[in-house]
Amino acid sequence: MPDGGPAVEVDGLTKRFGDVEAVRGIDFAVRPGEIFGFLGPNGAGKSTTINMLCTLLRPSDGSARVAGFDVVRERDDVRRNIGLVFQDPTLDGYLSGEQNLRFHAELYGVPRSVTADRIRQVLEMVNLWDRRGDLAQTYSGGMKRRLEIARGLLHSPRVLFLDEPTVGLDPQTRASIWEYIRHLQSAEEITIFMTTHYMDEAEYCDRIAIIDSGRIVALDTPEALKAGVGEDRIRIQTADDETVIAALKDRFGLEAVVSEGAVTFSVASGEAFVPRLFAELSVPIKSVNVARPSLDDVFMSFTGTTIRDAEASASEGMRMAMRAKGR
Ligand SMILES: Nc1ncnc2c1ncn2[C@@H]1O[C@H](COP(=O)(O)OP(=O)(O)OP(=O)(O)O)[C@@H](O)[C@H]1O
Repeated sequence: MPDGGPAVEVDGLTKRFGDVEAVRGIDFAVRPGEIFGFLGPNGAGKSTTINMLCTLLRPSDGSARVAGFDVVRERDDVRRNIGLVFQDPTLDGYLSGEQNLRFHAELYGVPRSVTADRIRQVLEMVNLWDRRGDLAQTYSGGMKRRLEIARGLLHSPRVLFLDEPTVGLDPQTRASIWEYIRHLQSAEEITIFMTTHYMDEAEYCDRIAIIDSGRIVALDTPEALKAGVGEDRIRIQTADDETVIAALKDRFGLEAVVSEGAVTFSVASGEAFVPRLFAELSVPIKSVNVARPSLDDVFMSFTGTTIRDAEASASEGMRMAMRAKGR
């Protein structure tokens, strides 16, 4: 990677699968040493982007450089300089943790003279040194993911790609995986490019790009994105959502939607607004919640939906397509 150059540089990157334009001309650059997150609902184009950056998929258009190398013209150089941890585990269950790493070291041409030390180093980093002799199939879900992270680091990559590194893990294990990721950033001077659809995880990233339907709709630090929303979010559960939405529009000029079972809208100062609203409404209120902007609100302000609603409608669409196919 040229000194001071970006760790990942993407320019007009596009991927089409037949009629589906999964990634629609995206641009961004990741600085060396950054934890950069790609946040978006299922189907937004996150995996397709990561697969192009890792040279597993050829872009339809545009270009990308990883660790200074072009993902199409310099594939082998890119591959030597990246580590991968994907959603689906690819460990060999019949090998021990240590054997899995040894196998990978050979595959990546890690010099024999340093292999043993390096294996010890990465296994200690993810707290698996004591369990190195056990078969990988006897590891818990969190241990397997930690072993995969260790494996992804073995050949000292410049950029580590993590595709949904904590998906399917319990909150405690997710937190501990994150501890390792943050530790890595300082210990290995590595750039981390990760995808997630967990809002709380995106908060750990130095910067995040929000991707929706193949386009980057926002890119900044989590703090700056939240500050950009500015307004508080109010959620009200009522006996008659339609009347409340109409009242908000007529009397206060506010646009509200029903999201995740509550009438949801944004105002500049929530605490001051709620008493005024209550004085005006004749509809019974079951609950009210006022919250400072979160990444959820950022997502909503750029896409008009919450990430969970977007995923629910994506899976509903898929169910309908499956049903139609089955007919
Ligand atoms: N090999 C393929 N052939 C056809 N369409 C594809 C292919 N891979 C992905 N797509 C489509 O491209 C779009 C983006 O998919 P992608 O997997 O990149 O999304 P994602 O954001 O990573 O979601 P997830 O978190 O569910 O993996 C989707 O509409 C998907 O159906």
